[in-house]
Amino acid sequence: MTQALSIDSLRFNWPGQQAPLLRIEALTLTQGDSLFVQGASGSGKSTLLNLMAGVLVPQAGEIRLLDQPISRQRGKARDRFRADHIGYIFQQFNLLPYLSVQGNVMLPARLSRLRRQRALDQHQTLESAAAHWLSRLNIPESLWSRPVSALSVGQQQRVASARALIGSPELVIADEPTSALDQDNVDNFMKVLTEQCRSIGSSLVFVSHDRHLAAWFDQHLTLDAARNAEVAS
Ligand SMILES: Nc1ncnc2c1ncn2[C@@H]1O[C@H](COP(=O)(O)OP(=O)(O)OP(=O)(O)O)[C@@H](O)[C@H]1O
Repeated sequence: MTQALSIDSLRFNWPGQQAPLLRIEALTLTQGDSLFVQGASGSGKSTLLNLMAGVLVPQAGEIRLLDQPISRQRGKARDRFRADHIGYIFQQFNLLPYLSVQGNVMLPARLSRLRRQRALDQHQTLESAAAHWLSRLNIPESLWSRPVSALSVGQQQRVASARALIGSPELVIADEPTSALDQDNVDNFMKVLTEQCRSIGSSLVFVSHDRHLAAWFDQHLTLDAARNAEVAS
């Protein structure tokens, strides 16, 4: 069976750090399963996501996505692989203010030929693919042509999720996406995001310092800067 993600003997430190910030001996995530990464501020959660996405390169060890060694790919090949296979939900959403809600959601399908083709195979046009995901994420149609700045924080978070899901990437990575939401919105958001990832067979890697969210996930990884990383379960 394809592994969405595997990590082997990973070591990473930022310049000037004596001991590795991250030390992960072994971790595998089967395609379709979900992983919750928790840890205190400064424990290396965002650093680990950047390693998984191939934005950072480890000093030692290997990270494989879909059985490809992203940690050893270089330049354009790595950028293309990331655009094709990873949907990323940023903590601050990173929506483009000069694009409409629908324009933001279509963006990954404009940047990746593979995701464009998958979206077109399923929905005929990119507009209807974006409409599909916006409906699934409970964004009313009256908002689809509005600028993203006209939306509430919770709505923007769901637009960012629709953008991550368009073109059905194999891996969705979410960096503290609930930190700006109140408790009711957190529960709704977790339900919708995990259901939608499951509906397209995507693996979800989700970072949060809120350990109450762990119950939504198949696997858990706890980062502890003092003792490096540990697989909790
Ligand atoms: N660009 C950088 N250059 C040098 N050191 C960095 C850099 N980014 C992060 N670090 C170091 O790595 C440590 C881990 O940072 P990281 O952002 O990965 O933690 P985090 O667990 O995501 O924290 P938070 O929950 O506060 O977002 C930080 O304490 C910092 O010292």
